[in-house]
Amino acid sequence: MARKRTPIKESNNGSPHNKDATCKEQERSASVKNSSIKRTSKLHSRISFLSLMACLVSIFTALVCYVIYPELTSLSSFHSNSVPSLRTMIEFIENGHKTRRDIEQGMSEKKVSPDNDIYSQLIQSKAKLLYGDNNEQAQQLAAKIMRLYTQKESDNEKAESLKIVGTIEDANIHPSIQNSSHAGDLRDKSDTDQLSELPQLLMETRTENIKLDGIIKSSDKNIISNRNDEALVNIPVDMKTIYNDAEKANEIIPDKERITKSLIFSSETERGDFAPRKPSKQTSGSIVLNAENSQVQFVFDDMNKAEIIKQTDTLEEEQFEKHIDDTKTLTSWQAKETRTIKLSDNKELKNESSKKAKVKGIRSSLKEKGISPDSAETVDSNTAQNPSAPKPARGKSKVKETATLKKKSVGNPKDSKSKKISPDKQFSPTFQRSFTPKKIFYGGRRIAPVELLHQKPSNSSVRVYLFDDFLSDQECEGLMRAHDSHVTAYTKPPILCFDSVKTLRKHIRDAGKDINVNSKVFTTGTKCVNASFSLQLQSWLNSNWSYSTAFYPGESKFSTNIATRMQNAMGLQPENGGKFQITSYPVGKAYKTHTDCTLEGLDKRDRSVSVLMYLNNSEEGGETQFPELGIWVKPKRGRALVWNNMSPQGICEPHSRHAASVVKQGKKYIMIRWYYYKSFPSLGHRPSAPSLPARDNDQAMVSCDDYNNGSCRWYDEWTYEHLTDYQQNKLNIS
Ligand SMILES: O=C(O)CCC(=O)C(=O)O
Ligand SMILES: [Fe+2]
Repeated sequence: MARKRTPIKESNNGSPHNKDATCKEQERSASVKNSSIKRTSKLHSRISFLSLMACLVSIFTALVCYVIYPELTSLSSFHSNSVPSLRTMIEFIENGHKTRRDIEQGMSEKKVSPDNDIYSQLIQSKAKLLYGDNNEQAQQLAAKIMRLYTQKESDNEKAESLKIVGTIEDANIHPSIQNSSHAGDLRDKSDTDQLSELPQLLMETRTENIKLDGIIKSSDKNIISNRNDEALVNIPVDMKTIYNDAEKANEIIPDKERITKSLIFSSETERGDFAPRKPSKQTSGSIVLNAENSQVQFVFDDMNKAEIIKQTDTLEEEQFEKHIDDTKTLTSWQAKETRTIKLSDNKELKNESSKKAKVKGIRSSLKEKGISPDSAETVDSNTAQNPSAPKPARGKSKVKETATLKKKSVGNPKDSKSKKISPDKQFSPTFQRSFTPKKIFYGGRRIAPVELLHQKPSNSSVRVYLFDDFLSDQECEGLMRAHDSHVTAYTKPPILCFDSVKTLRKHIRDAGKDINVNSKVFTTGTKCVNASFSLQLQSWLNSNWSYSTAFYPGESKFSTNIATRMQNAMGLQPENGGKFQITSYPVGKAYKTHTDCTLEGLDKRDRSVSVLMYLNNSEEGGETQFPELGIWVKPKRGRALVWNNMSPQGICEPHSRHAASVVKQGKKYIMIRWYYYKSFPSLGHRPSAPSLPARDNDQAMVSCDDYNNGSCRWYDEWTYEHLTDYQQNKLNIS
């Protein structure tokens, strides 16, 4: 039996009518199927579109939240219908640190350009978030924030430029310094800002070395307290009683602030003249200016004397910080002031005992080495009679030299018995191998170091640091005036001196002159040309030199004060410091690239560290440049620049080369002090005096260094600084 076919096949083979109906049916069901598929897929695509959108929206929201959230939280605090107060706005902006920092970070990495106006976009979005679109208040707010931001932006630019310049305002270091790591210093800056908000008054009370002209009568004094030989008195400020010159007094009286300033000014005038040159008989004491109630307070050591000097010590940091928060009146400050003075006395006592301890330490160390410090004769005879006796090891120079010094003192049996050895003989050398910058508080100012990073790769040990406000405005003024008065006192044409005939020839060639010179133009035995030739040269050289005058350590209270400041802020030992040299550069003058130490020089008395202090701002030019380090510094009044010229091993570093660029406008004034690697008296002998030509008292000399590595400089003195016997050095007894 044949197998039954499948119905479809059968129907396919059936009548046409039947065939059509089946097809239609089939089509209908297919179309139903299709449309349902289409609907499903449409639904699917809608769903996926929606979920994609939701996804995008949530990503966007997340992003917006990430960027804006910190602000949102702070914004909510002033979400109201009115435009927030300026203060709230500032707080709001301050709270937006994260965003700002991110943007700034982006900017410094050059991912975001300020041209993109990213801030303005950010601000608009903040405003919209607060008030929605098309809202007048939103626009007002945006405008307000924008204004603040612009303001902030300029601060920011300043901060950026601070980074560029090594962080301190307008100290121009090579622009490539941008990414230097001075964020900390910048942050510190806000403390300084805080400081500047302290009442002016407070600053002024920290003034030191104030001298009055002695017109105040003791009968005028209103004694507040009298303790032992000290008296605290209040004196109403009447400048006429302080100044001889009533006219000047009137000129400076007008307001309280100026009173305090004028007082300082007057002291500076005195100081600038370097009192020791005109020995004074003043009594020491202290002075506190209190402009609040227009009174000047004095703490007299001796009630009968009218002239007062106050020696201010560096204020302890702790006290200072405490003081910043202190809202109390000056009276409490005065109390602290007095305490500080007392503390400093104690400090000295402490130093004394630490010195004793040090001596004790050296003595026991000598003992350990088999050297008896008390019977130095043994040391002496041992080494003298037995040349093969062990010598103290190298590198223990301190021990060795102490032993030698003890040995010397044995010559006098009296000395060894009483153990009273004269300071000169006890002196042992000190070395200034490097320097240690440190933040200090002085004269109401916070003086903080900022390292200027090398902008060119070098493996040199040279470090350069800046301290702004190291000198007060008044100090700078006084120093400049004193310098000018010394320069103008030298009325005779200077005698010109050259390091060699070669240098002289080069200067003549530079002047466009064609004359042949030989050693005969020099005054016999000296490096100076004779007076008539000096005169001729002066006009040829067109006085192309800077002017230097000097004062010496121990010469005045001011020199001691400044040396102490350097010791505290830079770790520079006073006994290694030389003279204080004030230099002025008229327009057009410069100083060629040079090192302060002698390259290839082996003399350890060389200049190890230089401290350059700018006494005025530069109008144009006059920057100090370190070409090999890519650093250049703009002169700014009160700013100190410190760097080492020698390595800690005492080798003169070529990378310390520096120059003073041409002064283009205004006059440049600096004060410089060099610290020597090894203090002088330790040598036991002095270098022989240079031969000097005969000269008049008011005749200066111009000294021209090696032509390629130096320039000419005018000096009002003819000695060499190391020929000066520093009292300071003698005092350095270990
Ligand atoms: O004036 C300056 O900037 C640099 C001065 C200097 O280097 C110097 O006197 O040795
Ligand atoms: Fe120099």
